[in-house]
Amino acid sequence: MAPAIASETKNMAKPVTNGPGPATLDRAYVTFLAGNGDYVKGVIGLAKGLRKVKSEYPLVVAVLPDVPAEHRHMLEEQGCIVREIEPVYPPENQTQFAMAYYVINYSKLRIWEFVEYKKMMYLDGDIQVYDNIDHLFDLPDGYFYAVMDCFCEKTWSHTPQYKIGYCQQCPDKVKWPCEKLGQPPSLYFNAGMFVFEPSLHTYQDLLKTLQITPPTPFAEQDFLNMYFKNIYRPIPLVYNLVLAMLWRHPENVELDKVKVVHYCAAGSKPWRYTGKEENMEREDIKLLVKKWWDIYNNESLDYKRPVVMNQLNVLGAAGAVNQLQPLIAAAMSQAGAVKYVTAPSAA
Ligand SMILES: O=c1ccn([C@@H]2O[C@H](COP(=O)(O)OP(=O)(O)O[C@H]3O[C@H](CO)[C@H](O)[C@H](O)[C@H]3O)[C@@H](O)[C@H]2O)c(=O)[nH]1
Ligand SMILES: O[C@H]1[C@H](O)[C@@H](O)[C@H](O)[C@@H](O)[C@H]1O
Ligand SMILES: [Mn+2]
Repeated sequence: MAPAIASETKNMAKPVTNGPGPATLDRAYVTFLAGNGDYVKGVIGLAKGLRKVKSEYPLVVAVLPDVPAEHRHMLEEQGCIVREIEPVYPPENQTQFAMAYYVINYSKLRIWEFVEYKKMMYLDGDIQVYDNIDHLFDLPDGYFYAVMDCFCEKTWSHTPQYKIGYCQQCPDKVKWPCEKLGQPPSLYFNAGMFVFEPSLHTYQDLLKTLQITPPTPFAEQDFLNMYFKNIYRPIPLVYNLVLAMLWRHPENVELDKVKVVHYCAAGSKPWRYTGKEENMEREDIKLLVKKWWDIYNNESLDYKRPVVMNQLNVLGAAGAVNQLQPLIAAAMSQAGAVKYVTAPSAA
């Protein structure tokens, strides 16, 4: 069955909002963390943001082996489920990635292996969620959902789109020159946020296909766009506001309706923000950076163990109970079924 199409936004899959239902164990958010740098702050911010909007599902963090134990511990303390993955490398060639570090992002392909979940929502570590988006898990199966990208920033300067001034966000402004270049390019998504179904078959095929696909400037984002071209369904940009939209296509953005902000523009990562780079002095950017910090610094959003854990402690006749705690806690936080209350100090 094809997903419903919203009449006001042609070509877009319309999310069904059924209201809060019982959380299921087979859904989760997933993000990706590499290295010992400061992206861990982004992931902690994201975990707290998901808690603030009362998301029903846990956050799995796929970590590369180079993420230090201390950072993994910080993530677990924030209620995340940490899963180590092996790096994935593309076949060698001379590609200039748009950003040199994009090469590690091919490792994201490992998340298709997380088949204990039927459906997952991937979010970059530089994303923040300002409204509940759990309803995206209810979109019909069998498709790949993500938000359309914008081609107007300098990172796109290697492409014909950029050179012509064509952007899929306003395809009528500068029309694609079909006579000269043939059909316009397929719709292209930003891979910082997407809804997908883990599958071992897809996982193996992704890795196999990667080995015969030369790397390109946007690394796994280009690859995923190519691989999922036929089942890609765009969703409204409120689910992944690529910041450049604010100055490139302001007519498409209603900032107060935006649910997910992607701090991907150069200089916009809140934990590195100085305000010096181009466009970073804008009032809307300053406000969005402040909103991110408000969540990151809000201690009331820190993870608290479910109250049952403390009751077990009180009952705690034996160390056996204590040994069981991490297992029960993991199951509980996966189920998302337990309300979080402040833990009284140890009984
Ligand atoms: O040192 C790093 C660098 C990146 N990351 C992780 O990798 C993600 C992707 O990196 P960026 O967010 O910096 O990349 P952009 O948003 O600029 O890039 C976009 O293009 C990339 C092409 O590789 C990816 O597709 C990415 O998901 C998409 O949003 C980060 O969010 C973070 O989760 C780290 O953990 N550590
Ligand atoms: O993946 C990239 C990245 O996020 C860039 O910062 C942005 O300019 C691009 O539009 C996007 O495709
Ligand atoms: Mn990003």
